[in-house]
Amino acid sequence: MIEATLCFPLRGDVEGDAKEVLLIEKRRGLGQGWYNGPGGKLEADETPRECAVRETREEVDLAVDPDDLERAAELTFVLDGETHTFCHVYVTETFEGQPRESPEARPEWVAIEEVPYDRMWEDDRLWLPGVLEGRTVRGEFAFEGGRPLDEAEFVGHDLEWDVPLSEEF
Ligand SMILES: CNc1ncnc2c1ncn2[C@@H]1O[C@H](COP(=O)(O)OP(=O)(O)OP(=O)(O)O)[C@@H](O)[C@H]1O
Repeated sequence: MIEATLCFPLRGDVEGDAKEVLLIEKRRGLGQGWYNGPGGKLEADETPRECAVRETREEVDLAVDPDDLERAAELTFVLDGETHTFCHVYVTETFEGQPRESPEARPEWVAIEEVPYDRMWEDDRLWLPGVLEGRTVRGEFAFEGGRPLDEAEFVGHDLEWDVPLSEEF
């Protein structure tokens, strides 16, 4: 099983500014060509928070503080009945620097009403809108049809909203 993270930096929402989220257009690997948040797989001896900080730095050159990351979701992606990936999702309203393009990702600030769900993983439209409104969610998403996951068919899901997420991460 893969353990992975996603980190969604947020800005705006003051004095009438639209609230925006930093998305990336993924340029290679799983989900290539689709929008997502910065994130990726945990490396050895790394905590999920450390992973989210490292991936956000590597992919878009934004500095986020591990202590400022707010836990937003725990997502389990099941492929053909077996857990493929467990993903820790964080949001943060504090960060330093300007997002910069990298070989892995092209960053883009997007108003939360304009998130391009038609260009994202199919499950994102089910959980990301609530997360961007500040809710927490635990979700399980089932895919079928063999690897790679981004070519499998999305067949079902189960969501629990406003749950306390595990304190460990
Ligand atoms: C199935 N529905 C899904 N919905 C939303 N997000 C999903 C996802 N499935 C995987 N993800 C995320 O996608 C990233 C993969 O990225 P990542 O591990 O970097 O993959 P990639 O193949 O590029 O790996 P390397 O660059 O070789 O490490 C990682 O954040 C992971 O949480």
